Amino acid sequence: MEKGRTTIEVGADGVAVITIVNPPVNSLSIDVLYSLKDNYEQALKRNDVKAIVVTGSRGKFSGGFDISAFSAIQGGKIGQPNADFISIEIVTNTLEGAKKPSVAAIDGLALGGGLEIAMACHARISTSNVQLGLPELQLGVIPGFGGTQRLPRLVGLTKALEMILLSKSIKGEEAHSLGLVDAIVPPDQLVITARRWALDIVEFKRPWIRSLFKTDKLEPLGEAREILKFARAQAQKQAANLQHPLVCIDVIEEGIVSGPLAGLRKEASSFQHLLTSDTCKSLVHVFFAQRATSKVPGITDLGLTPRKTKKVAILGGGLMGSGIVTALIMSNYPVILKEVNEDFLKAGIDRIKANLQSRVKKGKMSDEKFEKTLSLVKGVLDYDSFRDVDIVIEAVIENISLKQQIFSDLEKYCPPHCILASNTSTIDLNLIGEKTSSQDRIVGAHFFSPAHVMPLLEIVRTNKTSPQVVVDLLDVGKKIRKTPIVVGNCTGFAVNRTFFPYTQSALLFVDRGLDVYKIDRACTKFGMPIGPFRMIDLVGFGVGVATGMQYLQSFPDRSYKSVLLSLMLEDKRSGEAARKGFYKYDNRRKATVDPEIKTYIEKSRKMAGVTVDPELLKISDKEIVEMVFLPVVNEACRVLDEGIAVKASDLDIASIMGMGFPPYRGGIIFWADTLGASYIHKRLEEWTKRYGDFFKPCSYLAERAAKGSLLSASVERGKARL
Ligand SMILES: C[C@H](O)CC(=O)SCCNC(=O)CCNC(=O)[C@H](O)C(C)(C)COP(=O)(O)OP(=O)(O)OC[C@H]1O[C@@H](n2cnc3c(N)ncnc32)[C@H](O)[C@@H]1OP(=O)(O)O
Repeated sequence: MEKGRTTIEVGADGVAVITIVNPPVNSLSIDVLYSLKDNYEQALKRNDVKAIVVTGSRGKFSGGFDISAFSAIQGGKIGQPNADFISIEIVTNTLEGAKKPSVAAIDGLALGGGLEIAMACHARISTSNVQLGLPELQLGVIPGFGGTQRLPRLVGLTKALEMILLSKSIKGEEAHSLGLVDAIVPPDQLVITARRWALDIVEFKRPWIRSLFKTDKLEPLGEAREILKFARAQAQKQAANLQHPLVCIDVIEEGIVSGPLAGLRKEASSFQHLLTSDTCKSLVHVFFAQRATSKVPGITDLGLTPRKTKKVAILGGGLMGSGIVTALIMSNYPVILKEVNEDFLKAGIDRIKANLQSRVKKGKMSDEKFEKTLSLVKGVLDYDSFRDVDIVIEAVIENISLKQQIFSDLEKYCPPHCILASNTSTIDLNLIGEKTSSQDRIVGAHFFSPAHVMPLLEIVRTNKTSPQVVVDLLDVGKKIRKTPIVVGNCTGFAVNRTFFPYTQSALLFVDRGLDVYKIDRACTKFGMPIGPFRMIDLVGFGVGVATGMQYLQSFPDRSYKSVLLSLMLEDKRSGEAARKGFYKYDNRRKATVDPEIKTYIEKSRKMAGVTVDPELLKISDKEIVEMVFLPVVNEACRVLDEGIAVKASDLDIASIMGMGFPPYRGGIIFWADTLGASYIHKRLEEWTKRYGDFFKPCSYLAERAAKGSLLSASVERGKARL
């Protein structure tokens, strides 16, 4: 079946308008690209055509090459596209090299291949609200239709590197000031202006520019080499495990040193090569997994429309509560913040102010917007103004009886349609709502700290929560720019529960003789932003001990009873806030190793009644990573088996957005599948024999290991809890 096309319409003015039609974002499938070529050839042949305008249907130029074709190529379902042919034959020879001029009329977005086609045109007209960029590196590839050559020639090397290496898109005004677009016009003037512009080129009233051969914006060779050298160092510093940013810099350099045609050839072959790399496979998986989180079987397929949320109330202005308020007001929701006394209320509002001020300082918010945003919060000490709220999110301390009291109060003071949400990170929602008769509107809205920055929102539904409530929260989540995952109810829900073995396993191996700092280093080398011990320092030992107790109660068979944290806590080594935990911290919170922790470790080891395992002193970083992450995979399998998470890809996204798991490894389950269920099972069995039941593989893992099937393959529905 044909996947997208282009249309051609020739006007009385002699301009052929070629329109890309492939909803929803007019992506460039192979069919679209060939149809573009055909229509171009037709326009070039026809005597009634003097010039060409290229545009996209329904207000979008193009979202770039069809990413679903990436997966199809990687899965061997379709052959590799001939990048050389598309980039050189179609984009360069047919479009840019044409004997008739082309103008791109850009509205909405021109990303990746979309912008590359626009750059091959001889001028570009856009609206002010467009999004222009080359985000290919986010997918593990490089621009493949000439972007590495044309963008530096249009905007200069420094800006082009920033846009490509950081996948940063720009808006119309900036693009205009950089010279990437030639004029900005209102949407209703777009095609008309582009037509006129194209005819002006024919009539020599405007220049006929081939971007590929422009040189005026390029820095002189010596300077260009210095800029590229700096870019290489930065790319390596930012993600030492990634090759494709370096390949991209090499390709850009080739064009500058050996000329744009050599650059195009190197670009095409590198693109083709990277397309089947593990990094690209992982990142393409993440792209689709992220979009799949809001498709929840049995909820979003019921045809429900989200109800309008006009007002939200937050209970508790602590770190989490103030972060949630910040996230909501930044997306223009009016919010009531309730606290128990004036002092706490002031502290909460001050935190919100500080959150917003940090945006002002970074130039991301104007002073005027700051005032306007802050005015959306109203601080209160009672429930009087809760009569017309649509959603309440409770964010008080993790105390069951306090939360139960709050939920009974909420039932009295809020309107009957109001959603009653809790931001608890561990407590069973059925317990929280036990003293109410509103179970159908009780739901978890679990944000991650800092709530106004972290992109993940875990929406927890019990077996009584109504689908409408989930649909409403999904809508609010999207509006405040979070990626929501909908999960079932249990201790720790999906994200914290999946990851509790991460620190537990690290603590177990420290008792057995592995070095704290070696574990952290192995994890950061693997791609985690911080290792488990640095993470405990950041979260604070108090929270670490309390949540450890909860897991011990809920999952006694597989919780490791380390006393190390309690021992250190007794000596007020409570983490980064106290400037002393597993690391020492200076005034600027820079962490350094601390040999003093040895004493606590020896004591902990003694109390655990275990001895140092000499084998552990010789192991590689790769093995360390497996030792801390395979127990996480094991728990993730239980979470899937019990239906707490609906699909494996949700856990991939949760691990990336909630825990900092490297996206270029595709997420926890995707990564596990690259190792294979049977290998994971074998390793866990070995460690069970050596170190105990903490590592015991669950039945889900055992079954898949025996069958040789993927851990990500879907669970039989009968078993799932959701
Ligand atoms: C050779 C070339 O150099 C290589 C390339 O061009 S690689 C591609 C480069 N382009 C990109 O990376 C852009 C990727 N897309 C995006 O960033 C965003 O989707 C967007 C900004 C275009 C739109 O965002 P938004 O409005 O929030 O909608 P979003 O939900 O993301 O996407 C809408 C739908 O379009 C699909 N889509 C978006 N871009 C796509 C693409 N390039 N190919 C195929 N499908 C795409 C999404 O999967 C989604 O499908 P669904 O509704 O079935 O889930």
